[in-house]
Formats: sequence, structure tokens, C-alpha cells
Amino acid sequence: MIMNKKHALNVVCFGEVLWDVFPTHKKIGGAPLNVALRMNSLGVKTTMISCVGKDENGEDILSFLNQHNVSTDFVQITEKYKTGVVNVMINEKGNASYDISYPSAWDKIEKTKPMDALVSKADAFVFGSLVCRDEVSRLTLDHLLAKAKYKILDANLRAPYYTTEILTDLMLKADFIKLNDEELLELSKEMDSPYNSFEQNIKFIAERTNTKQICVTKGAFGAVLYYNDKFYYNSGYFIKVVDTVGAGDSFLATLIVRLLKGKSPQKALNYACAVGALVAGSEGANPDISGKEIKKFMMI
Ligand SMILES: OC[C@H]1O[C@](O)(CO)[C@@H](O)[C@@H]1O
Repeated sequence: MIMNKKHALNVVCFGEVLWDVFPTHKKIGGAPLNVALRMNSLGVKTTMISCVGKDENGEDILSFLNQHNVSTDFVQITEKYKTGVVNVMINEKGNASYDISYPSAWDKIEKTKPMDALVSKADAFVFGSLVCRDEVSRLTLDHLLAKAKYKILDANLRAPYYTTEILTDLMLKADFIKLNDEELLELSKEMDSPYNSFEQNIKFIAERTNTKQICVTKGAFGAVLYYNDKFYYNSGYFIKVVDTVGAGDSFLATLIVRLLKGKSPQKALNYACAVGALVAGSEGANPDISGKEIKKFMMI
């Protein structure tokens, strides 16, 4: 990755845009969209590649993104499929589970020529595994991965929509992998890791997938960053959890932006953990959080 503090950063996020439907209300969501919104709030020009249906939910997503200055030039509109909707269930600890409608418009992102130039010029390209559940979007992603210069995989495993084969392929192509602790364990086992420790499994995946940068989140207990052969740790910030929806997405967005801006890995990790905690302490995936609020929270 080329660290460049001077030019204005621009990032492309690829994948699901949808409405998270909670028992009493709905909130905008989709992991790559959550990343795009948070990066944008941190001052990075972000473009979303996705697809919505020709319906009210789709119009609402487009206007939300436009209001928040996330470019929608590459959000396709289809008459054949509905805009994505996800039923979100929150348990007593604030942890979420998802019922993700299929097929949704974002399963059908078609490859176009102008996307190639957009992606090849971007400082970073963010994608996840859920978007691979349908062949149309998966092939488009595969094509774009060959163009992107810094590829960030946010695994975001959503059962039953992934296979170890697809995951391994995505990890092999990625320059940076983000997992949570459960995902690390699951993937290490699937890949026949002989280890039990966190660090050994991270190194194992790094070697197997030829990836120098891996970050693993640990919920309330912070995160571990393996960055060019060194480990960095943050043990978490205390927050009363409202719901964990999108906390990992905002964490990743913040971490990547800080690293791209040339901050030290440790400082970038600390800042990202604080943002993740603040999101978990608010409703939905995309609460507004100011720089002032983050700094104040980190001083507690
Ligand atoms: O992307 C699938 C689901 O995961 C989330 O992004 C949270 O990480 C939700 O907003 C969405 O419904």
C-alpha cells in the first residue's frame, strides 16, 4: 500500500445496500455501505458500487447517500429485483442476527466499463463475502478485484451465505483482511490450523493467504492488528451496548482511513476501537459521531 498524506483519498465500496428492519423502525445498512458512510464522515471521498430496485426503498437509499455525500453514480437501478431488506433480531446482550432477503437488487450488480477506471484509481477497494452469494455480483466483484490496487476484505460471515472455498479465494486476493474473533476461529479450523492461540491463527491465515495485514475484532475486548509482521493491541473501551449492528463496519472504516492517512498502526487502532464502541452504544449502524466526541470518549 502506498501511504500518501497529501492527496485527497478516495475509496470505493462494493456490495450490499439495504434497509435493516428492526421490530419498531428501519435503518439504512449493509456492511459496505456502513463503511462508505463512516469513511465519508471522516472526510474521505467514497463511491458506492451497488444496485437498488425501482421502488420507494431504493429511492430512499439513493437520497440518503446523496444527502451524506456518498457518490451514487455507480448505484444501478433495476426493475427486476427489489431493494434489499434485512430483518434484524437483537438479543438481550445487544448482539444481532440477520434474516437477509434473497434475491435482492444488490445481488445483481452488473459489470460496466466505467467501473474499471473508478476502481483502478481508488486508494482502497472495500468488499465483503455476502455479496458473493449470487453469481452476478460475485463475477462483477471478481472482475473488479483484478483492477483494484489495495483490496480490503471485511469477511462479515453471514450464514448460510458463504462457503470456505469462496472465503479462501477472497482472502487470497485481499491485501487486508478484517475478521471478528469467531470468524477467525471458524476459518482457522476450516483451513486445518493446528493452533488455538489468537496470534498463531492470525499468522497462520496470513501465511496461507499471503496477506500482510489482518485485523481481528474482539467485541467489548477491543481488537488485534497484525500489520506488516507486528502485532498491535487495544483492549477496548467501556460502553453500554445498545446494539452491535455495524460497529465492526465503522471500526474498519476508521482504521483504514487512519492508516491511509499515515497514522501509526497503534494510534489508528485505538481511534478505530473508540469509534466501534461509540457505534455499539448507539442505535443502528450509522449514528453521527463527531471528531470531538471521539477524542472526548478516548480520554475517559
Ligand atoms: O450486510 C449485512 C448486514 O450486516 C450489517 O452490515 C451489519 O454489519 C447490516 O447493516 C446488514 O444488514
